[in-house]
Order: sequence, then structure tokens, then C-alpha cells
Amino acid sequence: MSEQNLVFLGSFASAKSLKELTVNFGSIIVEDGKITKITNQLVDVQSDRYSGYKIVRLTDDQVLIPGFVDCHTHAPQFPNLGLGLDRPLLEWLEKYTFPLEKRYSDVEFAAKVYDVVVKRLLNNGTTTACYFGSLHLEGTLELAKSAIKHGQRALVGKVSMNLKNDAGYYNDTKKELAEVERFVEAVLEYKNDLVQPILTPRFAVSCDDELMSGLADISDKYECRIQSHISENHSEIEYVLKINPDCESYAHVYDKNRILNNRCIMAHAIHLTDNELQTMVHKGVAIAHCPASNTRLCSGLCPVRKYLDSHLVVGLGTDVSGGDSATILDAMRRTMDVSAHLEMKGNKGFAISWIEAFYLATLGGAKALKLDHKIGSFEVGKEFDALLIDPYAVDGPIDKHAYSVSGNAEEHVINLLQKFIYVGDDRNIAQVYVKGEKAKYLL
Ligand SMILES: Nc1nc2[nH]cnc2c(=O)[nH]1
Ligand SMILES: [Zn+2]
Repeated sequence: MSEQNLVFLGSFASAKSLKELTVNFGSIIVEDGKITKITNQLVDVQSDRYSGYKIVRLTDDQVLIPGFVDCHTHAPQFPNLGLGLDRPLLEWLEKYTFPLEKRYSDVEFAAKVYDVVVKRLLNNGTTTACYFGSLHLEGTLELAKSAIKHGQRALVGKVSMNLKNDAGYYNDTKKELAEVERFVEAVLEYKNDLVQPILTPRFAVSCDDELMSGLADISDKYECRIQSHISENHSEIEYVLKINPDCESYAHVYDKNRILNNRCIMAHAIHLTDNELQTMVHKGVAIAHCPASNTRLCSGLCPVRKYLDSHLVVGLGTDVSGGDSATILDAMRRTMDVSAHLEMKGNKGFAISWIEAFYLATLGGAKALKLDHKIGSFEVGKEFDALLIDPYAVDGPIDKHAYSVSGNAEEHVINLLQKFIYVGDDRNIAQVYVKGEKAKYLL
């Protein structure tokens, strides 16, 4: 239960669909963390109805938007953020990533890193994160505890791997399946309605059929979400097909093991064949588009427009530390950039607009995580995950000039949001709310 009921007075913007923004000037009432009323007028905050409510009056230049949803990031890789991006995926994993992730057998180290990660993401406006942890049960529980402590909405996954690698970073299958079940039960026992477990077979390079189908059984038993990586890099795809000679495609490997369903979210999905795309759409699988890491690891250019046109559900992921930025603002910009590059290379209509990027960062991400009944837009009955945006924050990157583009009130809000999306950073996020609770930290 939220400590305080809230009345927001001012301008609000949220995505209604891929192409449509809803812009209001008026009031949002938040009670026990849920939106109970949205009006196009300023409610009378002097009335008894709102006595005891916290009143938040936005300035003419501020705007309230839904919180960002990061559909894919690796919490244990944050110490490597901005490092070691000189190798393609499989070499990068062996050289930089597995050695770092192995360190999370040290629970104290895990707790320290995860505390910083969760606070950093909240400060960047990520009110919901879908996390990969590491192979370690206790270490990854520290990630769930950090999210609970700091009030972030999160799906937290203990990574599963049972195939050998040079770093010796994998588990025996029986031990792994038992640990995953203990992990799921431990997170459920926290009884925190913001934080849920998600099953996390790393990818088909590091998981065999026995492990994947065992995880599918656990997913069915607990009705929990499942996440992995698919078709990120050509060498990865080649290797997966080599070790699964009975399968005609990467998606077939997962499908054979009952991983693909409407509780599943797959990262990257850059090089899907048309058949794989159809399978994913048909099974209700969502994807996390991770443009920063797709570029940094030279994995490829993901045809997001083609996927959206095929009715694939798409959210955005930062994919740290393959991605070199921990903010969804950056993921939005890179989504626009990569899609513009595809358009410039002759793919007509492929460019993603800023309004579409905003949708993917909020409601699209919520749909991808099957949380859109709770979050992603401002609607009565949804929980209040929101960012108070202050585009002209003192010391921020956006200057307020004597001349500003004229327009009516709605155009003014659209301009503020557009400037924030193209130019802003965390200095322009004056406050962060998760289920009606403040969650902005001074780092
Ligand atoms: N980008 C990325 N791809 C992966 N595929 C398997 N593991 C990983 C990872 O940690 N990062
Ligand atoms: Zn990843």
C-alpha cells in the first residue's frame, strides 16, 4: 500500500498506440499507487476530497510521462559498462563477460554491485527492468532484494547454463534445475508485488535440450516468464545449428524445447528468417530490441519495422554491457538511428519516429513483459509508474531560449517531450515514481 495519495496538476503525455500520443492538461489522481482519476480540468485541491493528499503542481514546462521499461539488461555486467567492446559476441562472452559474471559467487560483491545498478537505472527513469542475473542462486537473490529495497519493478532471472565453456562458467543439469526452482520459490516468498522471477536459459549455445525442457516444465509449473537470446550474431546461429543438427532454425531449437510461448521474451532477434518470424508471432513471443549492443558488438541491424508490421510485440533493451548505455533514452535514439540507416540503405518506411520510439520504451515494453494491464500508459486502474520530466532543468543539456517555437498547449507539450527524447538525460528527470512511491536517488 502506498504511503501517500497524490494529485498531479499539469501536463501529461503517454503512448496510446505505436502511432498515437495521448496528451492531457489537467489532473491525475493516484490512490494506493493506482491511477483512480484522469481529468482535463484542474481538480479543486482545496476540497475535502483531497485533504491529506500530496499536491504536485507541474510548471508550464514540465510534463509527466510513464516510466521507462528496460526489457533486457544484464545486472552483473555493469562493472564492464563501456569496456571490452572490441570482439564479436562469442569471443566477447569468453574474454570479458563470463570471467566477470563468475565473480558473483561472492554474495557481498553481488549485493554491492546490484545496489548501484538498481539505483542507477531508477535515476535513469527505468521504473521496470527485466534482468539477467548470473549463474549464482544467492548472488541473484541479492538483485531481487535490491529491486525490492529501492522500489523498482523487476523481473529477475538466475541465468541457466549447462554446456562447457573455457571460463568453466556452467552448472551440472540436475543441480541447475534444482537451484532454479529454489530461486523461483525464494523470490515468490518475498511476496513483493513489484518483483517476480523469470526463467533465464542464457542461449542455445550454453543450454542443451535437457536443461531447456526442464526449464520449460518449471515455467509451466509456476506460470512464470522465460527469457533468452535468439539470432544475435551469424557465428552464434551457425554454432547453434551445428550442435542441433535435427533443427532447421534457431527458433526451432527453442520451440522443440517448449520455450516459445506468450510468456517468453527473446533478446535481439536480428537475423530471423521469415519462418522464424511467423513462429514467434504465432506463439506470442515478444522481443527486446537492443540497438546499442547490436551495433557495439557488430551483430547486425534489426529490422524493427518489418517485425512491427508482422505484429511481433517489441520492447526496448539496453543490454548492458554489450550495450554501452544504461538508459532507455539512449535505446530510443539508437532505435531511431539504426532504423534510419536501414531506410537510407533502401528499406522504404523502415525509419522509426520519436513517437514510435516513445511507445516502444513505455507501452510496447509493458506489452512485451505482459505487464500492460498494470503499467506502460496513464489509464484509470493502472499502477502509477511515472517520470516527472523537466526539460529545462538547471544544469541540464537543454537550453531555454528567448525564442521558442510557438504553438497551442498540446503542441507545447509535444515539443517538450520531443526535446527530452532527442536531447535530454537523467538531469531532466526531476522525479521517478513506481506504484505511486518516489524512487529517484541522488547517486
Ligand atoms: N549481448 C549478449 N548476448 C548474449 N548471448 C548470450 N549471452 C549474452 C550476453 O550476455 N550478452
Ligand atoms: Zn543480453
